[in-house]
Amino acid sequence: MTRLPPLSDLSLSGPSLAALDARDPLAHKRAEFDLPADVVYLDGNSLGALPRHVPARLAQVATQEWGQHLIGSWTRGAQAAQDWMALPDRVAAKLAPLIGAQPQEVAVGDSTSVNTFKALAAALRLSGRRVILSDADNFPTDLYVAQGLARLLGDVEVRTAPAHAITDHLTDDVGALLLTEVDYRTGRRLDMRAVTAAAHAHGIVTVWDLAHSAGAFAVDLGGAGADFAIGCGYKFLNGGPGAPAFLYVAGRHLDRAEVVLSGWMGHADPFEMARQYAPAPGARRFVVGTPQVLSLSALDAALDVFGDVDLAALREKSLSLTDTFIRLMEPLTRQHPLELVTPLAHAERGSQVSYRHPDARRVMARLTGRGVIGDFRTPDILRFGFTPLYLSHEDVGRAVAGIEAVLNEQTGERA
Ligand SMILES: Cc1ncc(COP(=O)(O)O)c(C=O)c1O
Ligand SMILES: Nc1ccccc1C(=O)C[C@H](N)C(=O)O
Repeated sequence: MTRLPPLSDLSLSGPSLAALDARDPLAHKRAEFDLPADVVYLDGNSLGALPRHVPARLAQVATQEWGQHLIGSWTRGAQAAQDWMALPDRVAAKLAPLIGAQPQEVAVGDSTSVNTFKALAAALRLSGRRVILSDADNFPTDLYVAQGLARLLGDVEVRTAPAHAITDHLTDDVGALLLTEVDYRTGRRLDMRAVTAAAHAHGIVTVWDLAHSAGAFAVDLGGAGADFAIGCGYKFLNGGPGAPAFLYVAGRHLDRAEVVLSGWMGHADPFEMARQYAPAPGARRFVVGTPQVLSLSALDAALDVFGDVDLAALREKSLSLTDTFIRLMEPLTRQHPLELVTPLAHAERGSQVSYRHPDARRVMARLTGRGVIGDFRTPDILRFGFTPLYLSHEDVGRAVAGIEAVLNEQTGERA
C-alpha cells in the first residue's frame, strides 16, 4: 500500500479545508453549474455537470432556430457566423485553446469511438505500416475500434503492451500508436511529449485519446508534437450526455491525412453536389455527415464556462483537490483493505483518484446511496473524478467522511 508523508497543515476538520477554499481562484465557477445540493459529484470524468446557462441555449435553438427559422437556420446568420453549417467549426475554435491546437486542426462531431476509427485509419495510412500498438488496458472502445479496423483491412495486426512499458514496444514495424493519456481506471497520466518523441524516433504515428484530459487540465498537443488526438465532449468539457466528440490532426499532416469516412459535410463545397469527393481544407474534412445541431449547441454553450478560466489555475486546483483527497483517505487505507492505485507524482496524475478494494462494487453502491457519487470499475476499482470547476475542498472532506462511514458500516457487518 502507498504511504504518504504525514499531514502538515491539513486535517479532516473544516477550517483547513475552508481555508483552502478561501484562496481558490476558481471558487466562483461553482455557481455556473446546476448540481443537487445534497450530492458530492465525483463523476464529472464520466458525465460532466450541467452548466446553468445551457438549457436556455437549447431552448433557443429548439424554439427559435428550429421552430421558427426552420431550414433557413443552416445558412441564416452566416454573415454574423451563427449558421448551423459552421457550428462544428465554431465549436472547434472554442475547444482548440484547451488542447493546444489551432482551430483548423480540430474537427467536432460524431462520437469518440467513431473519431478513433477515423484518426487511426488516417494514422495507419500515413505510416504505410500494418501494426497498431495500444495499451493492453486501454479503454475498451479504443481496443475494439482498432480490432474492427484490423478486421476490415485484413492484414493489420493489433498488438498490445502495458502502458507503463509501452516505449519498450516501439519497433520499426509499428505504424500507429493508440494511447489514452490518462488511464480511465488508475488515473495514471502518461508523458505525452516523451512517448510521442520516442514513437517518432521509430517512424510511428501517434493517436492520443484525451477523454480524461480535455477540460481537466491544459493539454498541449502542438508542444508535444502529437500527430492525431480524439476526445469526449461530455466529460470535463460538460457538453452533456452524448455530446459530440473531437478529432485533432496536426497541421503538418493536413495535406496527406486521408479521410476514410469521406462524407459530404467534409467536402470542400458540399452544395456543389459534385460526384467526386474533394476534402475541405483543414480538419473540417473529418466532419462526416450533418452536424448534430442540438448537441453541438449545448457543447458550444458549455465551453463558454472556460472563457475566463486560467488553465494553470485549473491544474493547480485539480492537484490540490486530488492531493487533499489522498491525504484525507490515508488513515482509511490503514484501517481498511484500500490500495491507492493513482500515482502520487503530480506529473503522472490526471484529475481522478482510484483505490482497489475487494468489495468495491458494493462500497460504491452504498456510497452513491449516501450522495457521494463516484464509479465502480471492474474488477475492483473505486474511482473518484475531481472536476476543478465545480468542486471544493470541503466537498472532498464530505466525500471522505461518507467513504469512512460506508467502510465502517461494512466492517461492522462482517464482525
Ligand atoms: C478513454 C475513453 N475513450 C473513449 C470513451 C468513450 O467513447 P464514446 O464517447 O464513443 O462512447 C471513453 C468513455 O466512455 C473513455 O474513457
Ligand atoms: N459515455 C458513457 C456512457 C454511459 C456510462 C458511462 C460512460 C462513460 O463515459 C464511461 C467513461 N468513459 C469511463 O471512463 O468509465
